[in-house]
Amino acid sequence: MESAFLKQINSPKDLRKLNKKQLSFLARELREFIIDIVSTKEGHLGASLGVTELTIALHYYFNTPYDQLIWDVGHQAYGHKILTGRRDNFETNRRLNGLSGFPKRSESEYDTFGVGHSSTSISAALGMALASQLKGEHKKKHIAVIGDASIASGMAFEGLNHAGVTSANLWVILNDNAIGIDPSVGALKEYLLKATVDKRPLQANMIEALNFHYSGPIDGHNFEELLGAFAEMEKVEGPKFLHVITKKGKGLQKAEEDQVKYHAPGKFDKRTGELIDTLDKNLPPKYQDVFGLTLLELAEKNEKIIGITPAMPTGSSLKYMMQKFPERALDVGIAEQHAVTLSAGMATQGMIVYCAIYSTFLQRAYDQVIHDVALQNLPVIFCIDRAGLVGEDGATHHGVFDIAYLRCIPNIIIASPSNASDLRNLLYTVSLGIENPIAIRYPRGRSQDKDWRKEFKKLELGKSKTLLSGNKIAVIAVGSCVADAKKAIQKTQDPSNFTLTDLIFIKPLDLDLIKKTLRQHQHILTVEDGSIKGGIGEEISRIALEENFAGKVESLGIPDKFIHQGTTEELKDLAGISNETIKNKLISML
Ligand SMILES: Cc1ncc(C[n+]2csc(CCOP(=O)(O)OP(=O)(O)O)c2C)c(N)n1
Ligand SMILES: CC(=O)[C@@H](O)[C@H](O)COP(=O)(O)O
Ligand SMILES: [Mg+2]
Repeated sequence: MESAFLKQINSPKDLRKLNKKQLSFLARELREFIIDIVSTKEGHLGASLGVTELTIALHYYFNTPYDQLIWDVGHQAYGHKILTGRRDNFETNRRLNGLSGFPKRSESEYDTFGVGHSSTSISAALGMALASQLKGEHKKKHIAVIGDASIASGMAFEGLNHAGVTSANLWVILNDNAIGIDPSVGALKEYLLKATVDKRPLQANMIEALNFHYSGPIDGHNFEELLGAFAEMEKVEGPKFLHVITKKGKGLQKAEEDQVKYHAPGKFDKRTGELIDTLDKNLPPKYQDVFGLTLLELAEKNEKIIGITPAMPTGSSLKYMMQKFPERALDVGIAEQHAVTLSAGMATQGMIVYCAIYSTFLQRAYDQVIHDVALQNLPVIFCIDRAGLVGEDGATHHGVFDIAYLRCIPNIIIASPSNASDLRNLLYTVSLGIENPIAIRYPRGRSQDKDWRKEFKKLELGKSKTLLSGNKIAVIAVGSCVADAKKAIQKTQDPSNFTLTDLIFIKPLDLDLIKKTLRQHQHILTVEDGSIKGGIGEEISRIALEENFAGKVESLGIPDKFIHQGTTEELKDLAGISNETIKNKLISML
């Protein structure tokens, strides 16, 4: 690829040597570079293509890294990484020991704040701006770049509300492309659209009502407009807000046309944009589809069933129910706290609510789970997707804390099915009516269970299953670890040494089975895809102590440190929960 300008840029200092006319050439090269690498190495595409001009303009105008640039979520920061000294190793993006897919403070002085979860940028930038004031650094600028879906989240509003009564040198740049991963939702989206189309709401500008100086909307692909707006805003003191309109996927026709798919498209042909679908059509189903398709089936038979997702209709597969029953399947935007309490409210009225949230994003609604759901013992069904290690998204996205953070909450039942059929049957069982809230957690990716769409079977809540019976060591595993533990046992010389229990229920535990297992074995190994601290290993060790178990209880799980990015297989190996590491552990225990 010809890259006359990009190859000269090792930091924004080099960028600032270009004249304004050259910026458009650089934008073309930067887009091509991103497309070239993401087409084979995969990752988030559309968002970075959409902010190419904005990224160049920001680093051109502002004195980064002295001025603090904070990207919200950070999935749009590929151009930023490439222009700030990471061009030559950008092909390691999202790989083991490579660059993170999100800004990360330990990676570069230009990454002023670690991100991955949305809607934090305004609070972080305001914190920096207030600290700068206290230090007397009044000229230092703090720029939060936030998307239209992310700004609709409660946390972003908390930041705006506070900023409006300060004189902080805070710049909020709204990158409005009218889409999140899926189309943006809500009244704010409608307001922004009106502001873009006919400027009607500007007489009662809600941003100005929050004491911000408002500029825009401007064309975010036009350097003249961007640089001109920055210069104008410079003249105003205190918090300021620039409304920028961009197109997600800009520069790759297919990505512009199907913005949902090209948010993170997997491999594609860099010239045509055509997706390279290497997947065998006979593969077993993704867990998210087992959830989404089963829920649709259940909702067809029961009008009380409701589905709720905070901004992840495609990722959670709630989209199937949304297409058929739009009035009963709701995308509430990036609003995990609201999604949980909304579910609680509906449950008080006798609705059967399936609240589908990724494990990592449910962290944001922890108080709502405790205070609004569990304390009132409302029978909300949490469908917790992406539980365990998620791979290339890395530390911000692994779902490895849910077992620990849910286990300590009274009233809640926690299930972690190890295959598609059990997930399906659990979803069915809880639709028949439950007395408590329940969390059903399942991993990213595919089950190994092709034959899952069978007649529904009611499961007994709290009952575990023995999958293999042996006489020396009992392996008690949960969720995705069950398949790995089985493989590990099969790889040993004499598999008849080992019992394998699929816990299914983390809370309540199947105490009868666990006590029997303790009586019948020399040693126990627990395996979980969650944090070892606060995990089931600790609980089973406690029970073993109570039962005066004479043998050893050993535990495998995510160690007490953050696990970064890599393939899920690589990360399982690092964490000690791959089938190979489990096998080695079993051999050492014999
Ligand atoms: C708290 C939280 N919930 C959900 C997500 C998943 N997520 C990542 S990007 C995204 C959409 C962001 O849309 P927007 O802010 O408009 O940025 P764009 O992708 O359009 O640039 C969502 C929902 C997240 N990262 N954090
Ligand atoms: C940036 C972000 O938070 C999402 O795009 C996330 O990467 C989606 O993860 P899945 O690919 O597992 O749906
Ligand atoms: Mg957007």
